[in-house]
Amino acid sequence: MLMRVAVGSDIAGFDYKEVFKADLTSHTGVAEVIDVGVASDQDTDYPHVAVEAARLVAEGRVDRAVLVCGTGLGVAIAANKVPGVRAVTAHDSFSVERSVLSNDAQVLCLGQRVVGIELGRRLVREWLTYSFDTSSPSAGKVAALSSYEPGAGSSGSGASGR
Ligand SMILES: O=C[C@H](O)[C@H](O)COP(=O)(O)O
Repeated sequence: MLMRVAVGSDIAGFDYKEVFKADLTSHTGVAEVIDVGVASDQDTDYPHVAVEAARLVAEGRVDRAVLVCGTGLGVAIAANKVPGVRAVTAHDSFSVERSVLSNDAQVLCLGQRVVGIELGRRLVREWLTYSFDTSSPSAGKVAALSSYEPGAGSSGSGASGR
């Protein structure tokens, strides 16, 4: 399935965001890339950009988002404020893989001040190859996670594993 991907950053992540956007735009598995900013002359703080991208994910406008700030931490914290969104910061291959296969995370966050650009590009490339298996043993755990969302009508599944 072709993916629709949002990209966003603050000014500290702008350079990487532009590189990831170019890579995603030319990727055969990606149908559409939506850039929520910032522009090169725009100094919007990371929470606003991250929430805008996360809302696109929550609304089903895109399948996934890549967010960049200095560390990849602030954008993840902000994106996770949006109900239904699971955002992670991951700077290694295994964590990127598990963020999708274990956590069904739709948002990958990277820090421009943390990793080199070639590692970042590789991680984004790898991330695109994974899809969550709803029949895997991880599915119940992700469902339990979702049961703690505000308005999910539960204070947790309280089921197995506790
Ligand atoms: O998590 C926050 C980001 O790294 C951001 O780009 C920089 O934030 P700061 O200027 O507050 O350190």
